[in-house]
Amino acid sequence: MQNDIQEVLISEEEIQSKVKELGATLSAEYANRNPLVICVLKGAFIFMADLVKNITVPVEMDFMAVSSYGASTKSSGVVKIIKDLDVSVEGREVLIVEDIIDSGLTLSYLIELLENRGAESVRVVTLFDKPSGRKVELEAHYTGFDIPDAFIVGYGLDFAEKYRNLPYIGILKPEVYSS
Ligand SMILES: O=P(O)(O)OC[C@H]1O[C@H](OP(=O)(O)OP(=O)(O)O)[C@H](O)[C@@H]1O
Ligand code: HPA
Ligand SMILES: [Mg+2]
Repeated sequence: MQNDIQEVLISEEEIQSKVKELGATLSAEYANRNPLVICVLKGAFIFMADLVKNITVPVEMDFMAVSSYGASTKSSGVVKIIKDLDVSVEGREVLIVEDIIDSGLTLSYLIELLENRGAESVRVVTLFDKPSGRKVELEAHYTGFDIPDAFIVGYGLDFAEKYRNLPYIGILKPEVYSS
């Protein structure tokens, strides 16, 4: 375990088994629908890669980068688009792949944006959900794990760009982000 990690909250094995389960569910839901699967960078990059390997029906993929946390554990409230999609979502069945829903601000912004651009349907799969953090009402269609009110890192999730490469989900020692 890395020195800055206080506790492993969700193990690599638990994550991998949940991702397989979500892949099976989505393969059944999206059979014959040719969805556009959108990865919300950076946080969702590892989940996206593992998830699509477990989706057995044809899908198209695109990537969008948005950011609102920076080097803080609290959302700035401003969702900034760093990289937009390459393809049009008009008339498409869109599946957004997120690592975590916390305040809900990122996703509520993205869902409205994609609906305004003419997507036929917009659904969300998130690996982690922190309901205690919500500032806007929002629920994913498919969720991996509910997590407690703590800032988590690993499996794509960062604090100040660090820890994304941990294969498990950990809780940081408070002194790491309060110093
Ligand atoms: O529900 P919210 O409070 O909006 O939080 C969730 C979002 O915050 C994180 O992204 P971040 O802005 O840290 O960018 P990153 O993915 O590049 O780390 C995370 O990856 C989600 O996209
Ligand atoms: O708990 C979190 N960890 C990392 N990034 C985040 N973005 C929103 N919530 C979190
Ligand atoms: Mg982040």
